[in-house]
Amino acid sequence: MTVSMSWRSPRAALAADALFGEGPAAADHTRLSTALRAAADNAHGGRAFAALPFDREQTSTIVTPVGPPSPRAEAVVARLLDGGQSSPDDYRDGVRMLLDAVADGDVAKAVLARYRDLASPQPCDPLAIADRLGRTHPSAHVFALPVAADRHLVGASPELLVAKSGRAVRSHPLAGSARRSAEPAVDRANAAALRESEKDRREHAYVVDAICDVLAPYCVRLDAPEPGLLGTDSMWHLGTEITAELRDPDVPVSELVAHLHPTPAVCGTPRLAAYDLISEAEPFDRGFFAGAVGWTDAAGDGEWAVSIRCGEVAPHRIRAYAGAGIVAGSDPDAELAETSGKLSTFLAAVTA
Ligand SMILES: C=C(O[C@H]1C=CC=C(C(=O)O)[C@@H]1O)C(=O)O
Repeated sequence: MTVSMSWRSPRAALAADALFGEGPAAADHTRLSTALRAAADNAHGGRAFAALPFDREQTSTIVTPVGPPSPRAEAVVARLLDGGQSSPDDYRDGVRMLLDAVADGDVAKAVLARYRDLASPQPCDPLAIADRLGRTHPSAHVFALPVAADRHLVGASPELLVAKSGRAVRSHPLAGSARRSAEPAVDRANAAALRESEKDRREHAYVVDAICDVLAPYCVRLDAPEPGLLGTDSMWHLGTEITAELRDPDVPVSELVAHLHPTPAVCGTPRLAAYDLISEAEPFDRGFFAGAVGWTDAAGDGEWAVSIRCGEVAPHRIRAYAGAGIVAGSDPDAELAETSGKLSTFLAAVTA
């Protein structure tokens, strides 16, 4: 069955008709890399795309472009469903539960997510939603990838999980957030406060440390400078531009992805304890949200983003997701407000 897909990022842009199918899970990185390389060999444009779910043990979706895109309909304006969201009270309770786990020493950080549902009377076109996201987020990784026969994962992720070209590797983890403001002085003050926030720097450092721990054994050089700021339409984030040089240029990018995912930007520290707590605290399955999306070519090079600022789009239903990192010092109301700011990136593109 052929479906449509699109990808637009700093290194690649493609809209295409594609074949898609189930692929190996991230936990099975050797089979995942083999499957992606085989798909890239046959792909129109030489790149195979994939979406990995949040759960490392769940199967991935491999998307193989086969030709130029078929003509498409326009996106329609969707509307929020009343009550179609994980409840804000449950979210605050979940934050309190995770704060107890932090206080007990079970985890240092865990990321709690929630969702909002939308309905559309007309069938939604995932690629048109991605086009809209691309217009307002020129430097994001903008994707519309099929994850089931009638469902696409669509989003504009600001977070580079890992990119590889020959020996050169880059990662740009984000964690630690503040809301943007339309008032320039307030916007600048929010950014400055974020840069100085001990709690946010700590929340950020868990992600950088986890990424460096995974990459270090592969590398002859690894640089992680002080965090800077990255601004999206609605949020400021702390971000670290990690660069590294591989010992062996033949290590496929998918192997790095498979070991990095899920980072503490979407899961927590330590990973397994955080994963178990998230399963208890979140009353829904994340599916492909907080997973990884990206592409690989036949040489094993590629570019992968963390699947955030996104939603799953079915013809008449959309579910948008967002999460926030919980560490000692997190406040339930502030974390809930942060997820609203993050949700607005995707919601603006489907409701405007
Ligand atoms: C989990 C999300 O964001 C991550 C990326 C940037 C900042 C984050 C934070 O400050 O909590 C999250 O770790 C999301 O957007 O759903």
